[in-house]
Amino acid sequence: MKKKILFILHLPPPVHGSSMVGKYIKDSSIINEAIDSKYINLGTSRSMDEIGKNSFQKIGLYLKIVFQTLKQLMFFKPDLVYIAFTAKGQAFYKDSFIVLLAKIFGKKIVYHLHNRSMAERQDKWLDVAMCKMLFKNTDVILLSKYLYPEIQKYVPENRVHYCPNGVQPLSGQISTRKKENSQEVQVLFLSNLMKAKGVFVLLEACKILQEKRLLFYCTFIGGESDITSEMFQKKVNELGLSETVHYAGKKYGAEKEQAFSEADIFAFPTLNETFGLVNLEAMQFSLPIVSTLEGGIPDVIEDGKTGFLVEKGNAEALAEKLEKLIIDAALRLEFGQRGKKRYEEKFTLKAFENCLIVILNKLIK
Ligand SMILES: CC(=O)N[C@H]1[C@@H](OP(=O)(O)OP(=O)(O)OC[C@H]2O[C@@H](n3ccc(=O)[nH]c3=O)[C@H](O)[C@@H]2O)O[C@H](CO)[C@@H](O)[C@@H]1O
Ligand SMILES: O=P([O-])([O-])O[C@@H]1[C@@H](O)[C@H](O)[C@@H](O)[C@H](O)[C@@H]1O
Repeated sequence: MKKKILFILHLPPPVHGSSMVGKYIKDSSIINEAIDSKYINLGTSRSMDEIGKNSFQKIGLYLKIVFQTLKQLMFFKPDLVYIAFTAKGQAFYKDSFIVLLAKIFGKKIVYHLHNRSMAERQDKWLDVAMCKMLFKNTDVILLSKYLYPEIQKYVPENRVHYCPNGVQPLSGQISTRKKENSQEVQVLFLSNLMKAKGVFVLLEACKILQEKRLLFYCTFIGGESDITSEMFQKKVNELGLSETVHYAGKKYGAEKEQAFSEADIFAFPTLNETFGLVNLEAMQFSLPIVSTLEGGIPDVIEDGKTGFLVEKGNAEALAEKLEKLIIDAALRLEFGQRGKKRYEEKFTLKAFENCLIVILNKLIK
């Protein structure tokens, strides 16, 4: 008889990294053929701008999640409870209660951590006490070895399992890249529009590049979050960047692929990250990347080989590396081709599914 896992994870909408990985797991034939699985959507926000805000609708959805969890714990009787736990903000308390239910039922628990928020929980004694309780006798799946120090205090190394993310293959709808004749180098930022993704740092870098009279254009794509389109435009106007920078809204599916295919450089100057699916998506399109030395990103991007990694928050360093790529088409091509090869070797969806199933099988054995 197949072993049973209750997956409590995020599912789109909204589209963000944790919900994309949740969808990949829910749709995985490798996982669902090997395991008797049930899925509960842990998300209570239905759009990016609802995240972190309270509403009656969210309370209703949360009560539904609590009820569904209790029902599955009582009747499905899983061998393992998998939870895409968020330690960020209020979500920490919301998710902790779900974990508590699984603990009351004596279930084996594995956390899949998509955010780095443990550090912000270390000043309050209540949070520290809760972390001790939550992580006691549990296993943890991390996206990179660079993230272990955050939970080292609570989880011994033998209970940590590493599984890098992967991304789905391209749809094949988008034909090859054009713009061989274009002189203007296209820089793309694609991620939800958040301060923590380094949006304003990239704008500062664009200002430096514009002052150097480099021929480039920077397109920002992503759902409005703690930065709205009005805030973005205000900053663009303040910096005098309206001829060089444009916010194109959020884009999914073929439209997103089209945007990647039209870009020459991918810029992702994030200030807080565990992994960054968007870097993998850029690698699928053979784009050279400028990103930051943050979280698991150095596992993904080889500094000086498939892209450049700069100190986070440093607009000058970001501009310097972007300039290197803007002025050197051969370097862009070289980095991009190596990045694509690296994606194919290490970060496909199949590689992710195979890695995760090995971990899950080990835990339910
Ligand atoms: C702050 C943090 O730690 N973030 C993590 C979070 O995802 P987080 O959502 O922050 O970031 P990611 O880049 O991983 O994922 C964003 C996803 O949303 C998609 N998108 C975004 C905007 C848009 O307009 N259209 C669109 O499709 C992107 O293409 C991507 O697939 O969980 C991911 C999965 O483990 C990790 O890789 C991230 O490091
Ligand atoms: O608001 P919500 O959908 O219930 O849950 C949110 C998640 O969808 C998101 O991935 C995470 O970053 C937030 O901190 C919060 O956990």
